[in-house]
Amino acid sequence: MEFSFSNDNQKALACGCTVVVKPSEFTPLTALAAADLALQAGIPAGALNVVMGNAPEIGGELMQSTQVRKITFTGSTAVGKKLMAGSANTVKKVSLELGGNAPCIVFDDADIDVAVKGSLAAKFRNSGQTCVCANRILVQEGIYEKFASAFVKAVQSLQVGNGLEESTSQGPLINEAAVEKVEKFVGDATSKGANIMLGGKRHSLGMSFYEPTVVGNVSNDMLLFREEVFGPVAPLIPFKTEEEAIHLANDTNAGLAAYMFTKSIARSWRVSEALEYGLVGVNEGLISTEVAPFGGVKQSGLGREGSKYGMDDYLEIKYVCMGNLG
Ligand SMILES: NC(=O)c1ccc[n+]([C@@H]2O[C@H](COP(=O)([O-])OP(=O)(O)OC[C@H]3O[C@@H](n4cnc5c(N)ncnc54)[C@H](O)[C@@H]3O)[C@@H](O)[C@H]2O)c1
Ligand SMILES: O=CCCC(=O)O
Repeated sequence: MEFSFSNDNQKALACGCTVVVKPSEFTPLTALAAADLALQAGIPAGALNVVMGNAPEIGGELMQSTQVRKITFTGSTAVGKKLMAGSANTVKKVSLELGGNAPCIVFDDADIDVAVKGSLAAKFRNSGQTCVCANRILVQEGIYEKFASAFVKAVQSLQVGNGLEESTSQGPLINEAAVEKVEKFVGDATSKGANIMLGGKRHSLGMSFYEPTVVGNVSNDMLLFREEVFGPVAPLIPFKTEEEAIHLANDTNAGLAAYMFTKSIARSWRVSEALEYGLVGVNEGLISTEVAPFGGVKQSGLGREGSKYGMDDYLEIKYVCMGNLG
């Protein structure tokens, strides 16, 4: 039996495990709808189970259970660490898909249009609320001004509104706490010398809408650099050399996704190798796909989802030595 906190249960079921899902208290209906579809599709009753309620209580109960052989969790690094510690007593396998702090490096040999389009996609998908969203856009000095003005123009064209309307590309943040976090990070940056190039406040639509925002001259002492903002705020950070970009990109405990824009194949390989990340996009802002191994290094997690490697986390190797049968 696998005790899953995430919705990525296909691999567990395919490997013959039964699954208990504990969805986020903020999005419970998605998991219930998926479970209903699973029943309709013929997954046997009892193979995929959904439990709602108090997260630490449910987590505590199932982490102590010796019937549960594996925990897989998608969420913050702070909660992931608790689950890893809690799983030690019964020596469970753990897969952790945790927080990121993705650098997006724009070198001065990049195609500007490709870099703007890719950075926009990497930053603003789901209004900045994915673990692989670009969190820090590092721009080489020679093209900083040109990139910044083209990027601001592109961000201005994003339509904020009701997600059920065709023209909308930016929805609200998950809740009020998320908006307060964004406000805190932007306030911290401006108090330390960064400049708002676009947005920088709650959206006139109210509720938990925040304006798509670009902040210039961000540096490594600011929260926008150090932590995951998880919202529609793009910090621009100037750099001089490739070495400096790699140093800045790796200056974090996170190591999930990284992006770079360059026309040089040699630089693509060199920098990809130097980046301490599980996923690297070169001239691409959308890199997640079920056919590639997805997961982080450092404190972004353990294990991989997707591809044939994703199955390994749900299997155990057994060695059987047979002799003297004849
Ligand atoms: N690496 C990935 O694949 C991936 C994918 C999506 C999101 N994330 C990360 O998730 C974070 C945002 O998601 P979030 O705000 O929902 O994260 P979160 O850690 O706050 O919550 C995630 C889940 O953990 C549960 N939880 C909280 N405390 C718990 C406890 N003590 N025991 C058991 N369960 C507990 C919550 O109920 C919720 O279902 C970001 O850091 C993002 O980068 C990572
Ligand atoms: O939040 C991370 C999920 C991965 C993705 O959708 O790209």
